[in-house]
This record gives sequence, structure tokens and C-alpha cells, in this order.
Amino acid sequence: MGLEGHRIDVVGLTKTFGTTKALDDLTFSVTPGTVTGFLGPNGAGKTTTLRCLLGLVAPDSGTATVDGRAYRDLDDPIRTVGAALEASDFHPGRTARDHLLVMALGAGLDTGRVDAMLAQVGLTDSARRRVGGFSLGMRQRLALAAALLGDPRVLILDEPANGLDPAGIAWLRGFLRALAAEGRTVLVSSHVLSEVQQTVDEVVVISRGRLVRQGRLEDLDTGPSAVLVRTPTPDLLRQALAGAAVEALPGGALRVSDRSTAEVGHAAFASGVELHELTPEPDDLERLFLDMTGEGAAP
Ligand SMILES: Nc1ncnc2c1ncn2[C@@H]1O[C@H](COP(=O)(O)OP(=O)(O)OP(=O)(O)O)[C@@H](O)[C@H]1O
Repeated sequence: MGLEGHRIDVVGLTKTFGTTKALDDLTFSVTPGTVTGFLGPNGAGKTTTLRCLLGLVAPDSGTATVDGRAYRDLDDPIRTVGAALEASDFHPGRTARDHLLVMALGAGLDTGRVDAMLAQVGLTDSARRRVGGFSLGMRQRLALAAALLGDPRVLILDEPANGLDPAGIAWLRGFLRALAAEGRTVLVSSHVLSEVQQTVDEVVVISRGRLVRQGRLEDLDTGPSAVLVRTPTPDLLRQALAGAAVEALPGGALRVSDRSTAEVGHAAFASGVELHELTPEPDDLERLFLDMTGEGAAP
């Protein structure tokens, strides 16, 4: 059975710090039951947006609401929105378990969930260790457990994959997907698309405080795919691909930007050209992300 879902709506959000326009008329929404990646390069305004959503920063104009209400107007904010903004602000002398107990008591939450949450994030064996000795990945897990203490419908996580090793990222992926499958609304920021690419259904891409793109990950138009080819006879392959956009790469490979792997393979076969490699160019999505956010522009 799914939970009652809550939308996140950011409308016309604008915030200036001194002379820095951190957010510039930013609008997007996040639907329940999805994991949404909130993406943008460092300094794009992600943290500021999340802080506005949590009532920690007052915007100059615009609104950031959960279930149609500002955080401060929610009836039961702790049980509605769980957030992990920074993984580093734990008291280093306190154990993981004590940290969650203090939080639960302070917020009037059921302390009975503490051990269950530690187990959920894989910290049972470290529950009685002091947080000061935790790795960044363990702090991230603890922050996640803290965010989940109130069994919230909405989760807001700032760079949760930061500091996790590949196994930890794979774990996080399954964990967040399961929370979304329960009908929760999960918003996860990252400045690295590949980190969350396999986790998210939707992406909201921002750059310089403005929305660049919102949509389903699979609908992002990655443009024509390019093909990397290696052959001992590049000139013959160029002839065989007459009319194609072919670029010589350092190291001797050719990059064909307007033909599919099948088309390149067929042209080579039909002309008797020997191929040593024929691969679709990797990271099309990463390239698109860099292009969209202006980070990939040629110097
Ligand atoms: N309290 C503040 N005072 C002054 N400037 C700020 C403050 N908070 C954020 N900024 C500035 O606003 C811009 C957006 O910062 P923000 O932290 O929201 O970006 P971000 O996308 O989260 O990047 P990062 O991943 O590096 O944290 C940056 O130029 C930042 O320096």
C-alpha cells in the first residue's frame, strides 16, 4: 500500500547574497513516488534551494513548498520532511546511536525507531562507536538514518552519494528506489550526473540559479550519438564514410558523430576496411549535462 504523497513545488524562487544571485526565478516540481535528481555544477544554487525548502533561508521572492505549504506552516514538519543537508555536523564525541536518540527525544519522536533506522542504513555494528571516527560514507549513512527518524513522506538529501564508494552508491540506489516505491517523494542533489544517473527517474538541472531542464531522465535528448572507430587504414574508412562527419582523435581513433555503430560497421564491411574497434561514445548523458550547464563549453 502506498503512502499519501506530497509534492514539492518551487515557484519563481529568487535569492541574492550580496552581489551573488544564487537563485534567479527558479521553478520546478517534484512528484511523489519518484526519485528526482537535482543537478547542477558547484555553486549552481542547489543547497540554497534546499535550504529555502526547509525554511532555513528566506527567499527574496518566490515560494518553496511541500504539499502546498511552506515548511514552517506544516502541521508536523519532522514527520513530513526528512532532510540531510550536511553529513559533517555531528558531535564527534557522541555515538551514532546516541546521536539519533538525542534527535528523537528532542523532536518528540519514537526512540524505538532508532535501532531500526541504524539497521536500515547498515550501521548496526558501528552504532556504539563515536561519530568522530566515522568515514564520510558512514556519516552519510547516519545522516540518512537521522532524516528517516520521523518516517517522513518527503526526503531531501544534499549530495548523499558524496563520500560513498561504488558499493555504497549501489546500496544508496536500492535504498532510495525502495523509499520512492513506497510513494515517498525523494529529492537528491548532486553535481555529478553519473553518480545518480542509475538512481533517478526525473532530473531537474539548474545552472547559475536558473532552471535548465526538467524531465524524465529517459526523455533527455542526448542528441545524435557518436561512434568511436579504430582501423589500421583510417583514410580508407573516411572514403567509405563519404559525407559523414569524421574527426581524428589523439591516439589514432576516429570519431564519427552522425552515424550509428551499425552504419559505420556496414560501410566498413562493404568496403573491405578492417576495424579494430567500433564503440558508441560513452557518457553521452554526461556530455549533455556539461553542455546544458555551460561547464562543457569549449574554452
Ligand atoms: N550564506 C551565503 N552567503 C553568501 N553567498 C552564498 C551563501 N550561500 C550560498 N552563497 C552563494 O550562492 C551561490 C549558490 O550556492 P549554493 O551553495 O546554493 O550552490 P550549490 O549548487 O549547492 O553548490 P555546491 O555544490 O558547491 O554547494 C554560490 O555562488 C554561493 O557562493
